[in-house]
Amino acid sequence: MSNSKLLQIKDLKISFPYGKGRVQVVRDINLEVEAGEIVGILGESGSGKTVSSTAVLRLSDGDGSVDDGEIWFCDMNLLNLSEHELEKIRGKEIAYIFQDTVAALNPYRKVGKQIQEITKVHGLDVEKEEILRVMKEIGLDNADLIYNMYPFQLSGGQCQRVNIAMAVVCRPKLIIADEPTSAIDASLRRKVLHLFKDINEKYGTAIMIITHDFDVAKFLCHRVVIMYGGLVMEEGRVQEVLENPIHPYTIELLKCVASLNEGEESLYSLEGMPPNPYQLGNQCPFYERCNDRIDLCRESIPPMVDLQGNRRARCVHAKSDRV
Ligand SMILES: Nc1ncnc2c1ncn2[C@@H]1O[C@H](COP(=O)(O)OP(=O)(O)OP(=O)(O)O)[C@@H](O)[C@H]1O
Repeated sequence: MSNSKLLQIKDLKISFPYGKGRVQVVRDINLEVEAGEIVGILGESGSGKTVSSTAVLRLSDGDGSVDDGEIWFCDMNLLNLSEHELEKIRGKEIAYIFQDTVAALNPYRKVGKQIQEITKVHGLDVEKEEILRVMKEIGLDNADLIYNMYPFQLSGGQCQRVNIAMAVVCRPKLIIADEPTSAIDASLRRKVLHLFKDINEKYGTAIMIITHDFDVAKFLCHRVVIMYGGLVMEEGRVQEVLENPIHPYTIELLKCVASLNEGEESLYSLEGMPPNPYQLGNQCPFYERCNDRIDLCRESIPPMVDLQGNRRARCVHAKSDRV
């Protein structure tokens, strides 16, 4: 693995129990995050964004299990680490910010103590003064007061910032954030996005952010990965994907965004529903909804095509001369 690749997920397959067997909901994920890079993972509900990203730190709930693949962080395959070895990585080298930031906090512990405990777990035992400095830095005004408060005494936005403080306090190399702006109002949303940008620029922290929102990706990310039906469908630098989408799924998603942003009276929407992960066949998962489908798309899952400019797309129409 090259040094610039901080995280490299290779051929990842994850399944859940279904009836008497198991069904693969993450079917072949390959993605990389370079040191200092911000990568956005986009796609409709159920495409496998959360299941793939929680697998990095083995945080998946339920009976999900990795069937195959590798998850490299620096020079370690995280899938080969024992639980004890992984504990040293969680929070210290890679921090995870959960979608439900209130539930992620211990309701019975003061928030300042919760931030401090993370540093203790990793043998850093940061002084209270430093915790207060981090809290102020990420925009928790009245940090002295908030330090001694319980989660239920805080607003959703404040809980969000406490989670971000917990994520940055050990200065991890990578933060994985699962829809960090979905539960907060629009005014706070912009502040939180600026915060991530500042953390990335100031400390060189790489960020993998899961989002449904192309505007978030446009503002924050260097690169985007578009997922559908447990597969990566398209990947590239954010500007290039937004300006010249290649996969019919990305093209349709961007039409929906444009229609919303331009305030059209009758909003453009993607016909049909995302595929049921329990009924995915051996064909392109986007086949039923695709305007460009041909018989070939039904014969097998299209392979990922490497395109010019470090772009990739999983479509039978994707040819390097289209870029
Ligand atoms: N605990 C579980 N038990 C069984 N199936 C699960 C479980 N968690 C996830 N799945 C299945 O895995 C698929 C992928 O889920 P995942 O949460 O990764 O999607 P997502 O792209 O993150 O969606 P969202 O944007 O709604 O969070 C889901 O469609 C679901 O069917």
